[in-house]
Amino acid sequence: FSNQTRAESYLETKKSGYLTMQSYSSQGKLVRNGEKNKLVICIEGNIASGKTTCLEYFSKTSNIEVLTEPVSKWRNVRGHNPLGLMYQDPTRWGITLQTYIQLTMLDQHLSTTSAPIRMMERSIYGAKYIFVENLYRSGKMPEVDFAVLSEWFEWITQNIAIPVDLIVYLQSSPQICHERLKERCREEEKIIPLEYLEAIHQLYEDWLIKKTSFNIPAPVLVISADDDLQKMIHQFEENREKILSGRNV
Ligand SMILES: Nc1ncnc2c1ncn2[C@@H]1O[C@H](COP(=O)(O)OP(=O)(O)O)[C@@H](O)[C@H]1O
Ligand SMILES: Nc1ccn([C@H]2C[C@H](O)[C@@H](COP(=O)(O)O)O2)c(=O)n1
Repeated sequence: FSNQTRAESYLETKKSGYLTMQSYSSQGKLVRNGEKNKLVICIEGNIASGKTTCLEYFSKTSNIEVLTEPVSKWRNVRGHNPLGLMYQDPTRWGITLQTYIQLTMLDQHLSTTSAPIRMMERSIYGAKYIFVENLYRSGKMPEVDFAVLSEWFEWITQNIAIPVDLIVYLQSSPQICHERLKERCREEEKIIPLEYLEAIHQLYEDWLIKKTSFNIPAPVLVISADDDLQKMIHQFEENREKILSGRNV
């Protein structure tokens, strides 16, 4: 057997109905069943930049399936709250939260949809390139934890096709995010200082604007997100065509 034939026959026997090896994946990666021609748009941005609000707005459009980040899972996995634990003690619990986030984001990327357009809040890429990177660079994630998470990430992205057609970057100032975060009043986030949002902002800018840090899996459409809700809706409408066609031109 060649590698591909062996994998095909194994998966055929397993009949997972979830992932299959198919010839159209030129790199021989595992691909989602029946999702080949569907558009995937990921909304990226700082904490409280307005991603969920944006997704809620577009969820009213027919033919779009919206997937918000599964924050409720991150706050309650079998009675544990890894999000809260991470904010209390990032060095101890950063790896726990980020391992679980990586799993839940992968699950979202691979879930099947009936709609032709899927709009997701962040991505497995943003989770790694922004949040894991921030924990590591700020000295709050031990090298061994970062190495193990990186090995997992590289295995996943090298062996499973995780297509993204367009990244919409909600570019916001950290100060505005901090104000919105305080208004939202999520219990675990009450201790987040402005400096944390500034660090996340810088990583996003390096990744999606300066394009100097990591691979960008799709073209980027930048939307300025500091405006009030009325103006944001206007911007969403102005960019509707581009967003829903998965192109930034
Ligand atoms: N353009 C806006 N102007 C003022 N408040 C906003 C705006 N967009 C969102 N908010 C509010 O800010 C908070 C964070 O928004 P949210 O959409 O949950 O952000 P994210 O999903 O990026 O964390 C929420 O309380 C939301 O109602
Ligand atoms: N990889 C990630 C993703 C998110 N978080 C944290 C940041 C927030 O406290 C919360 C939800 O994010 P939001 O949707 O409000 O931007 O989860 C993280 O620590 N790591």
